[in-house]
This record gives sequence, C-alpha cells and structure tokens, in this order.
Amino acid sequence: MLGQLSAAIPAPAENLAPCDGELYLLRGFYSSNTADRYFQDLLHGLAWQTEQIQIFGRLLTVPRLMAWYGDSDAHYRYSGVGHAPLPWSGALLAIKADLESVCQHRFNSVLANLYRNGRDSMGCHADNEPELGANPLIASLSFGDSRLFRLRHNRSKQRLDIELAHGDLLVMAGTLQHHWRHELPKTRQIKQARINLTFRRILPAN
Ligand SMILES: O=C(O)CCC(=O)C(=O)O
Ligand SMILES: [Fe+2]
Repeated sequence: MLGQLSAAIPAPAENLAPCDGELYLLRGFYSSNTADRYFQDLLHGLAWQTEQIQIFGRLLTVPRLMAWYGDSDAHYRYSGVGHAPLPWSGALLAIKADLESVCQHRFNSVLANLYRNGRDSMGCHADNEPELGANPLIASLSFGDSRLFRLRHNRSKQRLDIELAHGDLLVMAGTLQHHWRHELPKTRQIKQARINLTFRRILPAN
C-alpha cells in the first residue's frame, strides 16, 4: 500500500514525516474559488451538531461542531459513542471522487469539523480506532481560515507544525497513527471559521 500511495500522490509531494509513517501536503489542492464555493456549501449545508463526551465521569461539550456523513453501513465510534452517518450530500460526493482519484483509495465516510474561531480546537489524539484498520489512509481537507496542525511523535516527542490553509489537502498514511498523535490547538490569534473534512474508510464490523 505504501508504494501504491506514493505513486498515486502527484510527483512534487514528498513525505513530510521524518520517520514512522507517511504525511503528504498538497497545498492548494482546490483553487481559492473552488474552495470558497465548498466552504459556503458545507457551512450552510451540513447538519452541524455539538457533541458531548464523558471524561472522568463529567460531561463536557466538545469545542467545535461536528457532522458525520457516509455509506449507511459505515458506523463509527468516537469517544465511546456510536455514530450512524448521514447520507452523502452532493458536495461531499464530488469532493470524495476527487480525493479517491488523487489518493487511489476508496473512502466510505467523512467526519466534518467546524472550528468557529480560535477558541475551538481538537485535542491530541491518533486516529487509531480498530474500525479504521491497521494503517489507515486519511485524507484531510481544509477550508476557511488557516490553523496550525501539530503532530507529536509518541516516543521522541519530536514536533511537526503545519499551517493548514484554504484548499489544502493533507494525507496521513502508512504507520503514522501508530507513532504520532496530532491536534489542532486553540489560538489567541483572531481566527474566522475553518471547516475540516477527514475522509476515512471504515471497515465492516465482524
Ligand atoms: O481539523 C483538523 O485538521 C484535524 C481533524 C482531525 O484530526 C480529525 O478529525 O481526526
Ligand atoms: Fe485526527
């Protein structure tokens, strides 16, 4: 699979992970005009929801809005909560087709995140749920305001900081989720809304 992905990603994309996984950044995967159109479509068209998670017995509200879309059988657990996906929208299907073509990989679901401003964030985690399989390929698209995306190596604590901007595509693959965690930290800078889509392939439950 590694070789396949490397061959599928256009030539200028180099692996940004110094070790233990694959990370590709395709800046401006969508032109600014196309990205503007998708941003508006997703902002107004997706069924954004607040999520509650239980941590040490306390119910906390996740600091961003979220929505799950996908094939009806692509069930996914997130923070111990099961999610049934909503049916694909036209925009999501069009984006999925573009990503499947560039990644040479099939996706059956997408997690959409809406960060309303710099106070919204995502904590440090790895996308290593069993239903994603051993070495998941995750295609992550950014629309709207730019935000810092930070990876940390589990053992060496090495840090990789990447500014993700309007229209950028980031692909995480190979063994990356075993060795690195990632987050979208809060920032004190004034930030407008950002939408992130992470396309995934959920394996059937057995
Ligand atoms: O917003 C981002 O860029 C990160 C999203 C993410 O890590 C996830 O959805 O698992
Ligand atoms: Fe993630």
